[in-house]
Amino acid sequence: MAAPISPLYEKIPQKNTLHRALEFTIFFLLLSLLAYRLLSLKNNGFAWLIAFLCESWFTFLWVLNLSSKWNPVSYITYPERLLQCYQVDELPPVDMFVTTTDPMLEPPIITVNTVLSLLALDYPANKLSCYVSDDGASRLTFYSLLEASKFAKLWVPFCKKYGIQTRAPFRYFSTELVSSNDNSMEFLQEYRKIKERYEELGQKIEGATLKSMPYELSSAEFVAFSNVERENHPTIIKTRVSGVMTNAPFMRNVDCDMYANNPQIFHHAMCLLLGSKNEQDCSSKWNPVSYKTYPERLLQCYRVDELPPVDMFVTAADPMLEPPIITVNTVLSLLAVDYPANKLSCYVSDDGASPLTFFALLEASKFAKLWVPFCKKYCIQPRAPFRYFSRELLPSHGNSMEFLQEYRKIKEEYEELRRRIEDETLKSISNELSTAEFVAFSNIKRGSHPTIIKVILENKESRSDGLPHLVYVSREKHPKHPHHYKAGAMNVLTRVSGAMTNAPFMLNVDCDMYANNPQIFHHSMCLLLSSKNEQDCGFVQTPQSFYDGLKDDPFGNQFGVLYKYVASGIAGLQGPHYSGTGCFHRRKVIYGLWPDGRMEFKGRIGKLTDERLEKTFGNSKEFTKTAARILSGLSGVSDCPYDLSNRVEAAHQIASCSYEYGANWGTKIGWLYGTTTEDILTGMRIHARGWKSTDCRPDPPAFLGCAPSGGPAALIQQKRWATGLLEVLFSKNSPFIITFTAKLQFRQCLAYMWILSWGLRPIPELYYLALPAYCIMAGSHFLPNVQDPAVLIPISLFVSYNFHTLLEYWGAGYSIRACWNNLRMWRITAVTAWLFGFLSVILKLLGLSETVFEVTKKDQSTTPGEGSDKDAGRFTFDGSLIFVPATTLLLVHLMALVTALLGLFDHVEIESRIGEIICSVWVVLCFSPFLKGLFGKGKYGIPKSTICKSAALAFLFFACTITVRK
Ligand SMILES: O=c1ccn([C@@H]2O[C@H](COP(=O)(O)OP(=O)(O)O[C@H]3O[C@H](CO)[C@@H](O)[C@H](O)[C@H]3O)[C@@H](O)[C@H]2O)c(=O)[nH]1
Ligand SMILES: [Mn+2]
Repeated sequence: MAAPISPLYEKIPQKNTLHRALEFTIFFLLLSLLAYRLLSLKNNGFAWLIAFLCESWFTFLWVLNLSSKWNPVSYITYPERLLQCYQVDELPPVDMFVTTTDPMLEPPIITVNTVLSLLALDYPANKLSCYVSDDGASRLTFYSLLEASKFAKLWVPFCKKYGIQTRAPFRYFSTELVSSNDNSMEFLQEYRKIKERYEELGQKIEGATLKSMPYELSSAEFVAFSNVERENHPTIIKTRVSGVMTNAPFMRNVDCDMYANNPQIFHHAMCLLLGSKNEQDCSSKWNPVSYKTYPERLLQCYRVDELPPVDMFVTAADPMLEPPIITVNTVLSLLAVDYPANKLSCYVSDDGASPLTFFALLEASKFAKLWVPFCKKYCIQPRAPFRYFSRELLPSHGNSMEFLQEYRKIKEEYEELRRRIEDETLKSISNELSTAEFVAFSNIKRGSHPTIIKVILENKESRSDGLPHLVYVSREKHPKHPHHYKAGAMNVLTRVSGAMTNAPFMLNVDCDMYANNPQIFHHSMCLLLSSKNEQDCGFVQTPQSFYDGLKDDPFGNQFGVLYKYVASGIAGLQGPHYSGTGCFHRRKVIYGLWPDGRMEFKGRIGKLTDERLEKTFGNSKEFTKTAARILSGLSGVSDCPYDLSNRVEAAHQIASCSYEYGANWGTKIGWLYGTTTEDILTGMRIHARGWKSTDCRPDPPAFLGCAPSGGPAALIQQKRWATGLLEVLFSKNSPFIITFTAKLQFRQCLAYMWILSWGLRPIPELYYLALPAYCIMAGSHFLPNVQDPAVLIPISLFVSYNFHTLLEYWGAGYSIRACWNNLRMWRITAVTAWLFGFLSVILKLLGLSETVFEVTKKDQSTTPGEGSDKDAGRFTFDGSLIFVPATTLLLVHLMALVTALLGLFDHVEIESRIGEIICSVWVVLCFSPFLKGLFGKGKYGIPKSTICKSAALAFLFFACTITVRK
């Protein structure tokens, strides 16, 4: 058998026929709606035009979205190559099934032709068996087959000898014989003879059909058929030709009227069945795919000491929004993964320069000495202590006395660690600050301080069962120098780790994303090491999943459906987007290398010289030396063992805030600047260099993070995303420009467009959501009248769209309720967070303000079910302006509904705007969290000031529409 592409993973295409059909339907409905609107634009008002514009935009988005999900496969088969791989007698046997029922409706001559075409196929005859099932139990059919089998003895050799194309005789003889030089005398003679015999066969069968009782019935062959009724008779099995029953591994079934038209069809089919691994490779780019990795095989291919080193990066920014205990848990889970400890180094970047974070890490490193051996000894899962200890200990036979003792001791130690960190958080100035370790932190300000680098753990003897290196890095900050938020932190980590350990692979996670699957390094190495071509795997991205997801996803923050459909669709194109966390990078890719081994300078690509090295990577000799090693395929800082602490000094220099001036950091290499979603931009530039990426979804999930719950935190996060995405869209790195100038594939470009356009969505969404209320109050309309048959278009669109969405959620294992919650949250997010994101980009483009990376607050709920469960899914509010547009929208709709119900200044009968009223009710339902918020108390209520502002805006809107009305 053909060898698989790679023994370590498989790429599995997926198929969703129903989804595709629905998506197509929705697309056509959208088009017809647009066409209808366009044709009747003249007779309708302003609202009609707005609706048309919004719907055009939605249609555009739909196409973008489809293009990433919809990946039809086309297979190319090479039958001629089949026989290069297999000898004729190695080809597998095939059983062919023909079904027929009623000799009156399905004349036997048709069945006979189908059977003859199958018998005559270009495939070794000893590998084929043809079974005809006759549900009519008709002697006529049997008689015809009997006669056909005699004819077949002439027909089959004739077909094979002359390479006849159409092997169903009735088709072959119905076309004129084209004169060609192959038509030798011999051929013509045979042709005429066989044509005659075929006509004879036809006459015989016809004769038998006309006679009600064929004379043969008396002969021995037909005894079984005497006195049978169609619906009541014993089994009849008659074997012709070979006389053995077969049990072939492949089966082919055809209806009695489907003759085999392509005699090579079996070879084509075998190409797919037998050779799928090698031949489909090129076309499977067009599939939505998932990767299956086999970590257990990794160690069959590599010795443990051959596994490549990995540098792990954790970024933390603010000890108030990101409680240090969360960072500590992430770090502990990384230190404890199943991977040789001497191959791992963990670098924590602290943008808060907080002694508290450092203190927490210091304490954690002591605890790690107990925790890591414990995890490895008992195969603990998950390896973030706060998650592990928050669950009940399940009784199992692994729970020996020894284990239970250790468990209790370690649980106590963890509690102690947590208490110490908490105490320290409460105290404003810690006693420890005076000790030598903390001198660096005394008298520093967050935004202005020198570099602090501390080696917390060092695996000096390089023991694979020890602990990985752990290094604390707080880069230099100065108000005069922009620090570029997370992207800046990542670049400093890249350089510091380059100077200290220089592993060829790097993992980056946010401070709240702990490693949930201890085998994740093995999984990702399966992909990184074994792809035939490095270019196919520039980075490995794991989905961003979250712990403690609430039932039915009330805040729509789990993104499960997005990952299941869109992300695996994109995985079948050029590969998943880089999503900022849970990603394994190749260091050389981050260093700006192209797949062909060259680098980019001033828009040109070429080889790297020493002088170029400095211009690209900055003027630290120590660092450029290590960078050169990476680019030439080596890793490590030198060939001989080294002392980590010795390299701290070099690291200090390259973590300074002026280091990047005059080098290419953030523009061509490393994490790119200029956007608050550095992840999308960085990943896109990697794809634009022609690298592909792969998607890795082991079970259990690789990393789990903390999703902000509904309310201010989630909206700030979404606002930042919308801002960042628009910044990319409007920059010189816009995917449209990149597709033309670089190697970004066209459909990958569409996939990027889809996500980048999130930030543009608030505008059409806001208009469309306001439209029903406007129509009701202004006495206008945006939907066809109920009597107009055209109303069916929007109705079927609504039904099919919602059904499609439901189907997707159902397919991803979510409930109907979760589906509704998500639909609702997308509406809410669009007119709150994304709207503000949009505005902040407008302000930036006008030069009025800069965009900032606002860190998301991480909830510290360590025990699920904390607080009353009733409130767990409730939306929370604060005094921020971000809530004003949604509240206004809600108030406007409430006003509209009241005017409609009271029939205030209304002379139109209600039927003519029933559509608008239904839409308005739908909008109110979507904004029900805000409706509850109007009456809620404390953080669950919308503040009075916000309500007042919104009410003022709503009245303004009302007044405007009334003017239009007059
Ligand atoms: O100046 C900064 C700001 C943030 N961070 C870190 O960046 C990470 C992500 O920040 P968070 O507030 O958690 O943002 P999220 O919205 O959860 O992050 C998502 O979106 C970001 C882009 O907007 C990506 O960078 C993240 O990887 C991705 O998880 C955290 O570890 C922060 O500590 C810094 O190191 N320095
Ligand atoms: Mn986060």
